[in-house]
Amino acid sequence: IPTTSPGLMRLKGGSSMPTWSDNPAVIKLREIAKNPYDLSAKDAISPARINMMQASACGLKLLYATERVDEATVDALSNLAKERDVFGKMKAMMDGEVINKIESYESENRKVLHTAMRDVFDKRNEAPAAKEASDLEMTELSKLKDWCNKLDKEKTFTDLILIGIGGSDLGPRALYLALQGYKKDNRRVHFVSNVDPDDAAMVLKSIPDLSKTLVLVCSKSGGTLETLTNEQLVRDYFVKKGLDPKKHFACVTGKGSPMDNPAEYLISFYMFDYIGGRYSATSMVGGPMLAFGLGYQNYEMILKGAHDMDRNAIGEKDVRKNLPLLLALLGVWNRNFLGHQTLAVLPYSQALVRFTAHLQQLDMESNGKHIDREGRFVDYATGPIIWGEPGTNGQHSFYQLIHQGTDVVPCEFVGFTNSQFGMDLDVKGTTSQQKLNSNLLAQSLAMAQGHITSNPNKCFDGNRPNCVILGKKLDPYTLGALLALYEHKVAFQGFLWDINSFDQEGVQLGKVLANQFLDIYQKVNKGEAVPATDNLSALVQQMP
Ligand SMILES: O=P(O)(O)OC[C@H]1O[C@](O)(CO)[C@@H](O)[C@@H]1O
Repeated sequence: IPTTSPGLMRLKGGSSMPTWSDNPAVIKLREIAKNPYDLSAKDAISPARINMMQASACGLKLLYATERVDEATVDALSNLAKERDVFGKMKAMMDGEVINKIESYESENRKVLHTAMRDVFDKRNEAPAAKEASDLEMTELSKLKDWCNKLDKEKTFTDLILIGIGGSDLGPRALYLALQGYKKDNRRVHFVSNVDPDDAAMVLKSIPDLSKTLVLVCSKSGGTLETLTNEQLVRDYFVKKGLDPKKHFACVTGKGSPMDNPAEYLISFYMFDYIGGRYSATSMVGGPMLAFGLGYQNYEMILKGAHDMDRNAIGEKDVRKNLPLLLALLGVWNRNFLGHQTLAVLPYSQALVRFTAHLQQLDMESNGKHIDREGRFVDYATGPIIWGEPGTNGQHSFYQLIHQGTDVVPCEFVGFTNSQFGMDLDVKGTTSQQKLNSNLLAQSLAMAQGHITSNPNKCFDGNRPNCVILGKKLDPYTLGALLALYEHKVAFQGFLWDINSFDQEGVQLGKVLANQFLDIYQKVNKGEAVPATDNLSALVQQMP
């Protein structure tokens, strides 16, 4: 990682944060990391340890006896959280201070208020942390509720196509797929995100009755190439089928964006500049689609679960009881002190099939950063590579490497006592759900304790850190809590690393170059000559 760059001049001296290496807790943790807790030692994982190393909030339990930590490690991590002022920074975020910025450099300069989108439950005994933002969201929520009532009464629409990409697709799609057990009868939601024309084509071909189909175009900026292109493609398809897009198209966008043109849409919902795309699932980006497919009450329960987890994140100062902070600190321990580069998130729930994909954006777009909040290149590791697939399918695919590969992959397992549909059968004395959960627990323990034999081919070193997140059932409330757990884990890690987790400059260069390639394609389409001497034209000409 570069620590200096000619392109990066510090304009302002003096940092409010000690450098990472000067933090007493970092020094202490480096010392502990020379000889970390050995999970593979005899009796290293005991019932007492399992009972002690766990925390619960909002119906979720975090078991971390299988992480390479002892109480002294957790104490040192707790000190790190204090020294890096994570609660001060979380409060600043929830109160609506401008924290999405890089000091003295051009940056987004915005508040970060996704928590205000669900701070709508307390009957105003306790004022919401950012009242203005919560009040604006209340207006959108009541508009949404009225719209849902109207749709329920009129029964005109059975299908909805959501067009969006990145945060305007991944989070909402992951939540919708996660709650299929709560879907409204005779309602279906479809998703078009990729600018690959086959994505839209396949969805359009699968729609049973286009005349009963809503299209919800979702873009905060109202200017994303993929979304605008797909909107046009789908509009064109409606027209070709003799349908008036104005009677079918609705939108979610930022106030004042190029898409904020109510005359073009049946209805327009709004999100705000202080809602980052990857944090927007509980704003109107998720709202209309989820309320259409699952019902407004279920959408409200998602918000409630997320809000309760927000309370745990800001209100619980004991790290051993604060789920997001504990998960964040365990991640930092694995990343910065044990040196692990990736993190696998492995849900033992088919419903969470796209949840890890959402977490990839949430975590990697937030914390894949190489400068701190004052513009200095960091000399410590930041966000890990996130990946994963649901178990047990993953077990029959990549778990070989997780158990015996030369890289250690910390894992976070997620599982539930009960299935969503309850359609289960006792085969050979156990249900399928119990078989699923036996596998989850077995993988966690196998990774941690390993198994040594005289045959090296059958040896498991163990000592592979992991933790387990458990809930009773994946219902709307629990899913909201799980979503917010990860949102705050990512934010806390950003606060610990003192980076800005809320911008995404790293995606810009590719977009600029893609537009330059499009100019070349335009010339080719018009039959104009393209220069043979530049890299871009040379690459375009490589397309078979
Ligand atoms: O909602 P929009 O403005 O279309 O943006 C979509 C996505 O594009 C990104 O800016 C990244 O390219 C994401 O952060 C965002 O979620």
